[in-house]
This record gives sequence, structure tokens and C-alpha cells, in this order.
Amino acid sequence: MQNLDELYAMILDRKNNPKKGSYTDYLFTKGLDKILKKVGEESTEVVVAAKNPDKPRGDGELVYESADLLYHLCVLWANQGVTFDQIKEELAKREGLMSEYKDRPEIKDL
Ligand SMILES: N=c1c2ncn([C@@H]3O[C@H](COP(=O)(O)OP(=O)(O)OP(=O)(O)O)[C@@H](O)[C@H]3O)c2ncn1[C@@H]1O[C@H](COP(=O)(O)O)[C@@H](O)[C@H]1O
Repeated sequence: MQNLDELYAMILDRKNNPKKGSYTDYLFTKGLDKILKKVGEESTEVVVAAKNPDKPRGDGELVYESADLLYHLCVLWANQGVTFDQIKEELAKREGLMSEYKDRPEIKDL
């Protein structure tokens, strides 16, 4: 079982100790533009999977594509020197934030 902490740690290890033939190493070697292209593609695939639950994997399609996106996001963070702890700290700062928006006007259809 691999949690996000472990996945990020493994990706960082690939960055610091390049392993020939590894897909993660391939992304780091290609660099930022390639990583951004993959994050963009995988984001779109998440959207398509959510809109088309009748794909071969059914609901599993969204799970599969979401995992792909999370992996590529972790590669982007590692490439840019952003730690997973920073992401968690940012999320933690937002705890309880919703109450600040309780008087926000209802969102109308765009
Ligand atoms: N979680 C992942 C993971 N998710 C997706 N992918 C790869 O992401 C790629 C996405 O598929 P695509 O068809 O979009 O891309 P592609 O055609 O293979 O390649 P390009 O389009 O990028 O040229 C696939 O090659 C997947 O294998 C991942 N590769 C690695 N991991 C994790 O990273 C670990 C180490 O992997 P390596 O770095 O390969 O040793 C693995 O054990 C996993 O835990």
C-alpha cells in the first residue's frame, strides 16, 4: 500500500538518485515543459473520465486517471522544489475557512 507521502518520497529519491529506465527519471530528464504537458493531459483525462463513466473501467476510470494526475503532480512539485509537507501545510491553513464565505451570494449558472 502506497500513500501520497510514500509516493512523493519515492519520486524525490528518483530525483536525487536517478535510475536509468525509470519513467520518473525520464520525466525529470525531459524537464519542466514535458512534466507540465503530462499534468495538463492527465487533468483533461480526469475531466473526461468524470464525464464518461461508461468507459471500459466504469467508475474505476476516474480513480485510475486521478491516480495518474496525482503522480504527475508529485513529479511537478519535486521538480520545482515544492515539498509535500508544504502542500499539506497549505491545506491545513484552510481548515475552517469555509465559515468566512457563509454570506457569499449564491453562484448562478455561468
Ligand atoms: N504512480 C506512478 C505512475 N502513474 C503513472 N505512471 C506512468 O505515467 C505514464 C502515463 O502514461 P501515458 O500513456 O500518458 O504516457 P506514456 O505514453 O507512457 O509516456 P509519455 O507520453 O510521457 O511519453 C505511464 O508510463 C505510467 O507508467 C507512473 N509511473 C510511476 N509511478 C510510481 O512511481 C514508481 C517508480 O516508477 P519508475 O520511476 O518508473 O521506476 C512506481 O513504482 C509507481 O509507484
